[in-house]
Amino acid sequence: MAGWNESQLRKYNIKMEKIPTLQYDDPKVDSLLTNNKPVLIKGSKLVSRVLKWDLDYLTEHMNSTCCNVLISKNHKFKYYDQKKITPNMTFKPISRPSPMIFSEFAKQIKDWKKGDSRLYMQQVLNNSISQRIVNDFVKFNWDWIISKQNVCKWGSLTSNLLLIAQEGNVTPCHYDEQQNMFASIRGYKRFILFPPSEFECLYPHPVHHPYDRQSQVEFDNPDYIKFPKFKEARGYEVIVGPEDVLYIPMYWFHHVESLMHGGYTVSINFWFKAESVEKIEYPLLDHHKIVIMRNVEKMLAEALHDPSEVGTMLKTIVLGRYT
Ligand SMILES: CCC[C@@H](CC(=O)O)C(=O)C(=O)O
Ligand SMILES: [Zn+2]
Repeated sequence: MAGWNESQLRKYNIKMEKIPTLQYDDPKVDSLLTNNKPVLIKGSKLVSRVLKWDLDYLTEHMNSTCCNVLISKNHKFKYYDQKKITPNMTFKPISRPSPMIFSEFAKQIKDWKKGDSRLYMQQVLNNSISQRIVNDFVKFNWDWIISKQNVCKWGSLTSNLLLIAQEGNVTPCHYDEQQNMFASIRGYKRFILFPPSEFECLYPHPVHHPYDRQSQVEFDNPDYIKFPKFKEARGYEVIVGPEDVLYIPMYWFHHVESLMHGGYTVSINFWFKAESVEKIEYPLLDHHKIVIMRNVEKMLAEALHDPSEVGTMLKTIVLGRYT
């Protein structure tokens, strides 16, 4: 009996297939990982020794720690890069940072009522957190995750984010430039993943926009005039529950939601730099093409000294000549 049901999922008009679910010691796991294909991995015990990380336990041991908390007027927490907001830009993000001490966060979650702003804690785990949390952190199944890092020749582990979301919270569709092993500690999260080849159907913001890497499409109210190819997007869906580990390959788009009426969720991600020495081989892989497109946008903005002229020049290059 799964701990969730379909009524807890938000409804989208997207074609979706399933992501393979395998036991951690199945040899097919490594072949999917090394081919940048998503897989839900069961039984790894990656975070099994911190399943006690609930709001009460964390309040007791992170009490006065000031944590990175996002606050949103609705259920969406769309990440933006503060450094890309320029003075003459009118940028009104839906969610914004609202740092607070852990006990305040826990209290607001417990007292939350419909209509209140929503909160989402996204805190980098480092040694400034309490000693008890550090002691728990060392109990992750590091042997297993390091063996995966080695078999995939990933670069260094850059960070672990502790994610505590209210039921129903959504992280809208985006891609990251790092490999991600995503572990659930409490509750259920639904992931909709799209391979890098779906780039044309997901219309990410321009590289220089604060919403770089984030899809422009509102999944719950798509603008099919502006984004006609979204109708053709083909996704992959998976529900990640306690102790599951989902491999999210770098450059794969993902939409993530904490199931409605499922209580708050606690997750930890493990972001790794890409290949330590990725030599580009031909034919190019789909994610290489995203890297190339990003470099073209960056190089043009650099050469033009003005990101707002990049679109005009790209149109001049393409319209009537490559179309
Ligand atoms: C800030 C990271 C949020 C996470 C999605 C989620 O759990 O809401 C994600 O996108 C990732 O781990 O890459
Ligand atoms: Zn992400």
